[in-house]
Amino acid sequence: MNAKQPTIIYTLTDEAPMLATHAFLPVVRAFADAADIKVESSDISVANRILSEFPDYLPEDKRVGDNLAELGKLTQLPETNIIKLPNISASVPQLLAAIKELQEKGYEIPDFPGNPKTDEEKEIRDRYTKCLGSAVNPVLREGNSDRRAPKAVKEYARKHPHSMGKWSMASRTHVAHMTTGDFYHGEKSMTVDGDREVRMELVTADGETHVLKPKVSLGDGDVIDSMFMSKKALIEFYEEQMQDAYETGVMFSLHVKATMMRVSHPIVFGHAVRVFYKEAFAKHGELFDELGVNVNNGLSDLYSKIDSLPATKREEIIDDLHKCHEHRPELAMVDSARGITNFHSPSDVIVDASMPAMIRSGGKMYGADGRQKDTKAVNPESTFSRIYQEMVNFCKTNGAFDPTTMGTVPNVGLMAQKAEEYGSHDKTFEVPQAGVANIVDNATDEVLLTQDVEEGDIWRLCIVKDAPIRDWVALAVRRTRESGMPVVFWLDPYRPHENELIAKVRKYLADHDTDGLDIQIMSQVRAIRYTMERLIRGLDTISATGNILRDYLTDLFPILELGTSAKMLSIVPLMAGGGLYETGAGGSAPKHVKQLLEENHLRWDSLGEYLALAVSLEDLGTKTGDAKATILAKALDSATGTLLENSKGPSRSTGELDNRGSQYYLALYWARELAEQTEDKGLAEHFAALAEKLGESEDVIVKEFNDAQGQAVDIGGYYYPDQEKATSVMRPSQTFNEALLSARK
Ligand SMILES: NC(=O)C1=CN([C@@H]2O[C@H](COP(=O)(O)OP(=O)(O)OC[C@H]3O[C@@H](n4cnc5c(N)ncnc54)[C@H](OP(=O)(O)O)[C@@H]3O)[C@@H](O)[C@H]2O)C=CC1
Ligand SMILES: O=C(O)CCC(=O)C(=O)O
Ligand SMILES: [Mg+2]
Repeated sequence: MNAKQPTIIYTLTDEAPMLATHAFLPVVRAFADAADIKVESSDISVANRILSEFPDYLPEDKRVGDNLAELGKLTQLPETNIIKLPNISASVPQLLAAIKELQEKGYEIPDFPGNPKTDEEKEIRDRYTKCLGSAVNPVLREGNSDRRAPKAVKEYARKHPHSMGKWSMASRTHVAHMTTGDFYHGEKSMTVDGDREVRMELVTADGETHVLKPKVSLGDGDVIDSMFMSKKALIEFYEEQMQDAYETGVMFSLHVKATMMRVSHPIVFGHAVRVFYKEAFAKHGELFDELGVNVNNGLSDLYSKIDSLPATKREEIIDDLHKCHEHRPELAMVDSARGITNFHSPSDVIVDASMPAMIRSGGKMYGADGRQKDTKAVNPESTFSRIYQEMVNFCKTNGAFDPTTMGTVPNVGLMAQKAEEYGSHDKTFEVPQAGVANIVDNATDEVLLTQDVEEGDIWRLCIVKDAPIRDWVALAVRRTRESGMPVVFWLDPYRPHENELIAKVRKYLADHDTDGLDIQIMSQVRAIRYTMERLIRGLDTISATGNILRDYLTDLFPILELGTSAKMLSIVPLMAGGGLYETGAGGSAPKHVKQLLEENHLRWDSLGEYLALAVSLEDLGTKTGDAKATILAKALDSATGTLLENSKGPSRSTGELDNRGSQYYLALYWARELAEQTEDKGLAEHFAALAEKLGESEDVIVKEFNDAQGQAVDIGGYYYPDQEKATSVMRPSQTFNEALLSARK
């Protein structure tokens, strides 16, 4: 990076956001250029990350750099300014599809070894594992999280409320979670005194010691927890819940986060599928093992593996699977038209988005007949799922939240340096044999934490470092001071980990002037009740939470308040001084890509990106003293407000304004704001010309955008599209393209 020229690094990711960026980057460049701001791009798509793992399999001209690692290094520099769009946190089925596409494009990367046996296969598997699940965010999020609905966005939602399903007191929807044997119940935690190096080991009944993780470095003041989920308890829980749902005639849905919790939750997911179809597994289990079936990757894995069997055998299995449905509850559907259930793939239903969507729809999900129905929402881990039960009860009593009057719930999330469960993937194990699972000091052999575990239990070590906790408390104090809203730390004294955190929060709060601030600490259940009671009175409350609730709450409240979390401002003030500006809280919206490919309409709303870019420019201006950057930021903020006021966001329907048309309006309003400002004459003149050009061609440009819609398009791939094809699809208005080009210096 050229230190002299202010630079923004723009990430290129996957699916809908990646497509939107194809259209938006030329806009950003046209504006940044005038202020001498450099805009670099960095491809961190899952396809790019896969290719960067296998340079030795590729000829020189097909190799790509490890952009993510480069960006990870940059997060440690104070001048760093990154715009981060949502990316795929790949499940195994997504990874397999991406590998297949790359191989078909002539990239001779190896197959993914589902059941690695040789050392070579294990090594390949290890490399692919780096591309699985939440692999990007933990690397870039070297700071805590600040997510909120900006004022203009909130006001827009109040004036133009999205639809909300009705809640009935008679709704049968409820949340089911484990009441024993899950991570919450057996957790042990401690704050480490002094720097230590520990290992994770399992001492089995026969006295053998198996070192599962030889070395984990800990610093003074870090909080560690050893926790496990009992396989036996989980299976009993599923059996009970499936029977209950069947007997009471309520639909069954499973809500996990197999993408972000990429080691533990696929296992939790897989057990549900095996319990549901237990007779079929009892009958064909051996064959399934031979075929390498792994339903941790969804029922789709089973179906694709039995494909190679002779037709009679295959039909027998399918018949046996169908028979299981006769005494099992109806399953919530992901796509009822195509018969795709909640068990099809672990990345189809992701708890942070799926629970709020259900609550927004009056507690309903789609059944096999395409109708919306009440559901038993199964969230096995009780640690955090109780908040959803509280909200379900609240809605049953008070009715649906009203977006026109409800308050807002911004979040300050503890996230930095792979905090808590988020960073536990390389310290999570499916216990191979019953025994004692110990965290042991390598220097002294002192056992710090110990757990009795059984075969199949999921055991993990989580760490939250001291410095991020201190930074989190400081961020919460800053946000409550800036916003005038009370802040509640959602910490449960009965959970050992959070009890340690409570002590630290109290300690670090004392470092700040908290005079006149309303700061409270409450367990999750009390905190959500308190927050919701305020919410329906139109009052705002900041939630300060750990990493998992950061994820859950920043979809939950925005989806109710704004209709989507895409309209959130999402900032990560990096601890080293730089800034990571994310877009909203939502994901990469695969179904939006489907609509684009079939009908050439992209309904993805880039609003979160506009908000992120404004803060990124503002930060650049503050840090470099570049007044032009500050002017660009202010103008963009106002332009975003105008975009909302004029309702120029993308429509969901083909033939109407979509993402691309909406970007045009943003550019028009942004240019107009710059033309009208009086702080920098040169900028004003420069953008007056663009504003005029864009303004006088409004009808032509909008027509060019709308005319392009309505038929299928080809972008030359899903995970690794052809750049030229994608650009041409995403930039169909020649008039707009030429206007932007003419604005470049
Ligand atoms: N920060 C990150 O990098 C994140 C990445 N992900 C990844 O995204 C993928 C899909 O995740 P999933 O949980 O299904 O959730 P998504 O948020 O992608 O999709 C859920 C729905 O939210 C709505 N939505 C989300 N963003 C926008 C937007 N900008 N404009 C308009 N509508 C939007 C859409 O609903 P509708 O059209 O019905 O309104 C969308 O279909 C996964 O691969 C996951 O790993 C997920 C979360 C965060
Ligand atoms: O990293 C991920 O997999 C998803 C992150 C996410 O959902 C969020 O940060 O809101
Ligand atoms: Mg999320």
